[in-house]
Amino acid sequence: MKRLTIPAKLSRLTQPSSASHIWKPANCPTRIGTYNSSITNCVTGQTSKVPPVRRATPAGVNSTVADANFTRSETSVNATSVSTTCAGKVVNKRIPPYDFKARYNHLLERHKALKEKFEEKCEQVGKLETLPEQFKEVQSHLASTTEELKNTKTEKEYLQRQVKSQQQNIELLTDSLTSITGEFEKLKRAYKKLQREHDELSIEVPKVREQSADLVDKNFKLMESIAICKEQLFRSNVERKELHNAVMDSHGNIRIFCRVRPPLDFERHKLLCGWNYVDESTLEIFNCDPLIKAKNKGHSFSFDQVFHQSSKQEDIFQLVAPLIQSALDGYNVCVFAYGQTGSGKTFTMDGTIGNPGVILRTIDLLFDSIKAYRNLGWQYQIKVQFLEIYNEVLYDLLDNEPKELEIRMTRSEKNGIYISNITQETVENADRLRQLMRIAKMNRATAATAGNERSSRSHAITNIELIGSHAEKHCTSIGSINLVDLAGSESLKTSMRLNETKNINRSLSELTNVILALLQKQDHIPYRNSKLTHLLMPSLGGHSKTLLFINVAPFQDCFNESLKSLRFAASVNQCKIAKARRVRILNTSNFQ
Ligand SMILES: Nc1ncnc2c1ncn2[C@@H]1O[C@H](COP(=O)(O)OP(=O)(O)OP(=O)(O)O)[C@@H](O)[C@H]1O
Repeated sequence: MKRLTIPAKLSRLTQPSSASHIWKPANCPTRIGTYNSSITNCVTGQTSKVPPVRRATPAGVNSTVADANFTRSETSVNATSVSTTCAGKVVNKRIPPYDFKARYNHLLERHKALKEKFEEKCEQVGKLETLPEQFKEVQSHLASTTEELKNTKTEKEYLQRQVKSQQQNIELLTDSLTSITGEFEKLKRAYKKLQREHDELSIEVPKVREQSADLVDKNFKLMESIAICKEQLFRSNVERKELHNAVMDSHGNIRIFCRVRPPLDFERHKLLCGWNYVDESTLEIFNCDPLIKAKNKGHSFSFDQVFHQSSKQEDIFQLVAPLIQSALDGYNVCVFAYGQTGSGKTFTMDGTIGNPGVILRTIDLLFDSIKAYRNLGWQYQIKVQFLEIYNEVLYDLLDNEPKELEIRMTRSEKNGIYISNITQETVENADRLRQLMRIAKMNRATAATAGNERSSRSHAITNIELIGSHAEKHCTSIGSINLVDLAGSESLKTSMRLNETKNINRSLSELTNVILALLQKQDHIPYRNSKLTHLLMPSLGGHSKTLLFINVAPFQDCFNESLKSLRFAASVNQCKIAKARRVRILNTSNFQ
C-alpha cells in the first residue's frame, strides 16, 4: 500500500480528537513496554511526563483503555482498566488479567473502534488526495479569470476613452448648439422685424402701385419727349457739324501755324536772329549778322497763327483740336510739321514725357470725344498705322521685318489710297494707342541707329482712321487724321549726306509743287512725283483740312534756312484750296 505523506497542517486533522489520546506517526519510534508515563513529542521533540489518561472509547464504548500499545507481557501481569457509564456517572471497572474473554471483547471493541477511525481517516486522506487537482483547477481558473480580468481592463480602458471622446463630442455639440441657438434667436428677431416691415410695406403697396402706374404713364410721356429730344439733338449735332465746318472753312482749308522754338540751356551763348512778334499772326525776322547789319531790314510774314518762343504745347493744341473734331465728323485731316533740322518739329508733334505734343493730345481728345458721341448714338472704330518714308522707301513702324510696302489706289473711292502689307491695328482705348505709338518710336529709333541718324532724315507718318456708325440713323462717317513729322530741310551746301538731302529736298519741293498746283487750280496735280505727296493725296486735295506747322530755330546761323521755311509757308498760305467738303459721309438719312 502506498504510504501517504501528510503535511503538518493536515496531520493535526488526523490526530485523535481527545487531547489525552497519543497519536504516534509511523516514523516516530515507540517505546514498547512503557506505560506511556513519558512520551517523546515527535513534532516538537520535547519529552513530557504524561499521566495515564482516562478516555472515552469511540462509538459509545464505555471502557477506559490505558494504552492501545500495551504488550502481552503487561496483560499477563497487569489488570486492564475499563470505564463504563452508569446513571450518568463514569465507573471504572477493572478487568482482571485472567478474564481473557472480557479482555478479548474489550480488544475487539477497541479494534472495531480503531478500524472505524482508520476508515474515517482514509476517507479524509482520499479527499485530501484530490486537493492538488482542485488546486490545479483553481489555478487554471485563476489564470483564465486573470486573463478575463486583463481583457476586461483593456475593454474598460477602451470604453473609458470612448466615453471621454463622446464627452468631448457632447461638449462640442453643446457649444455649437448654444451658438446655433443664439443665431436662431437672432434670426427669429430679424424675421420678426422683417415681418413687421413686411406688414408695414403691405399697407404701402397699394399706394405704391398707384404711384407706379402714374410713373409708368409719366415715363411713357418722358420717353416720347426723350425721343423728340434725341431727334432734335441729332439735328443739332448735324447743324453743329455744318457750322463747325463753316467756321473751319472761314479759316481756310489749309492753315499755317508758325512756331519759333526757344534756345535750350546749352544754346544760350548762340547769336539769335532778331524776332519781332507784331501780333498773334504776324512776325518779323531780322538778320543779325554783324557784317550786314547796316543794310538789314526785317522780313515780315503773316500766318494763321504765330507761336513765340514761350508758347506752351497746350496753347498750340487748343487751335489743333477743332481739326481733330472735324476728323470725327468725317473729314480728312492732315497736320504737317515742316522745318529745318533741330527746329522743333518732333517736339511739336510728339513732345516729351510730361510735355506731350500734338499726337498724344490728339489720342486723348479722340477717345474723350468718342465717349461723348456714344450718347448721341455714334459708335466709333479706330484703326492706326505708323510708317516712315526714308530715301523714297516706305517702312512699317509697327513691324521690323523687312517687307515691301506699296501705295495703291482703292477701287471704291476716287483718290482713295491704301498701303499694301502694312500693319493696321484696331485700337479699343487710348492706352493701347499710346503703347503702339511707343513701339513705332522705338522701331524708328532702332532703324535710326543702324541707318545713321535716319530719324531726322525721314518722314514719320501717324495715320488714324475713324469709322463712325449710327445704328438708328443708318449713317456711317469715315474720317482720317495724318500726323506728319517731316524730315528736316537742309541746304545742300551744308549737308554731309548729299543723297539723303537730295531726296528730302525733292520730296519737300514736290510737296510745294502739289500745293502750288492746287493753288493755281491746275488740271494735273503732280501727287505721284514723290512717295509723300502720293501717300497724302487724299489729305492734300480739295476734300481735306490741312494744318502746316512751320518750325523755326531762333539762331542767327539758321537765318537762311528759317527765311526759306517762312517763304515756303507764305507761298502755301496763299494757296486757296477748293472749299473743303465732307465727302465720306455715307448715309441714308434725310438730315445730311
Ligand atoms: N518749343 C520748345 N520748347 C522747348 N524745347 C524745344 C522746343 N522745340 C524744340 N525743343 C527742343 O529742341 C531740340 C530739337 O528739337 P526737335 O528734335 O523737335 O527738332 P526736329 O526739328 O524734330 O529735328 P530733326 O529734324 O533733326 O528731327 C530738342 O531737344 C527739343 O526738345
